[in-house]
Amino acid sequence: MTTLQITGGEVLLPDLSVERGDVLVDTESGEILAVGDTDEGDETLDAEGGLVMPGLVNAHTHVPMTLLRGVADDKPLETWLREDIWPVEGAFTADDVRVGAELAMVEMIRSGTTGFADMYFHVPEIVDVVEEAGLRARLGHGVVTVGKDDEAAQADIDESLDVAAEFDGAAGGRVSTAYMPHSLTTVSEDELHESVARARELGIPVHYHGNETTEEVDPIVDDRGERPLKYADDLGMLGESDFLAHGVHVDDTEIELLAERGTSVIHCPASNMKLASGIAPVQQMLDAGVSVGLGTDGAASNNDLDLFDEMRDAAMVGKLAADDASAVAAETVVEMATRGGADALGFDSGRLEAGANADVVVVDFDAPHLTPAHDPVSHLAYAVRGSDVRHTVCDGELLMRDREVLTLDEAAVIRRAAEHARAALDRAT
Ligand SMILES: CSC[C@H]1O[C@@H](n2cnc3c(O)ncnc32)[C@H](O)[C@@H]1O
Ligand SMILES: [Zn+2]
Repeated sequence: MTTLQITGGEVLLPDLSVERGDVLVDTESGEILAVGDTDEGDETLDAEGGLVMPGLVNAHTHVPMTLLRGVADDKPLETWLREDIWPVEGAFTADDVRVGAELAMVEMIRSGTTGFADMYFHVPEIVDVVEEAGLRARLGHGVVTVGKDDEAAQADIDESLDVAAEFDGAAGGRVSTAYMPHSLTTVSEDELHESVARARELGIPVHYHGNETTEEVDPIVDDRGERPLKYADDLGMLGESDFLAHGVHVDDTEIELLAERGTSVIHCPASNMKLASGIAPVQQMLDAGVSVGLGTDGAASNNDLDLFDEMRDAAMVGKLAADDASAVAAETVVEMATRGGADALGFDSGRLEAGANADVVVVDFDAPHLTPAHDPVSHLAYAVRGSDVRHTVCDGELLMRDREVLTLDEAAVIRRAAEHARAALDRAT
């Protein structure tokens, strides 16, 4: 056994209290061995002046969309997808996806994210990059069948299920998978019925965009005479391990259903604000017992992958939604970005505790915008930036030390990403 002792800092404990202490990690098994007063490690990682905390979990994103950052701003979802995003994505090669994923993973490692869920295509390339970057991920191929003939639609569904079966457990167990129909309106009822049953046979979760905009919700209500999540429930898409992104336009009956079924909602506040999709009733969902994680969505609707930003947005907009300054408090968003996301994705991480995965980051508190540090949890929610992260560890492996990314060549990734983004846009226009 080889051990790493993260030493000299303050530690964020699972109850969100903060104590001076160390974290001892088994770098081979990738587990936390002890927290607090630990034995010495074979190696040490300096956390002096910093806060040692669980790595953040970005529970809904589309990593290759980093190549589309800033491509089409200031538009609503439907127009944005149909006029701008889907035409360029149609011109993406497998190599573009790889390069966009590399850029996203560099950005996530540099801003303290150690785990994420991703819906996209060319998933084998994304698996490769996760393997190299050292992150933890639940990955899936996003299925869109609207506008496709039967053969193409079936091929898309088969690819999603095949990819999920093939890569579950890849990268030494850091990769897990899910079946990912894009949404309740971009895949037909018959297709969902048949494919969700196949996902259940494989024993994998289902992840989709749900109740994101009124443009998506209203036609379902008009055509079916029932709420979208009642429809999803009838299709077997509200299992305990399932998680849906957004949940903006959910009514009381749907919130109750989510809580009863144990399905998690991934709140994406920046994307919801930027696309003017609406404001999710996060405090209401939490009060009803719904599990909520946090996601950035893709970099084209955010426009970054910094979960500290997302925590701040979630707290701010959550108060507006509830008309209550005590709603979606600092502790709540820190919980959502760590334990909440990890639980939603089925990761044994999001908390610093012996036996949990050693997904750990050190945040530098020695900075003007973090002084004085009366309340570290307040700072995590409202004042810390991704660029304050000093070290990032995932599965016991050091991915970034003193802001140097060790698993990917940051300069080369940035250069390649700029080239691929330009070429993809040129091909699409
Ligand atoms: C078929 S892979 C996933 C697909 O989702 C698109 N996408 C990105 N952001 C959103 C969003 O907020 N709502 C719905 N769909 C979104 C992405 O461009 C890919 O095509
Ligand atoms: Zn999305």
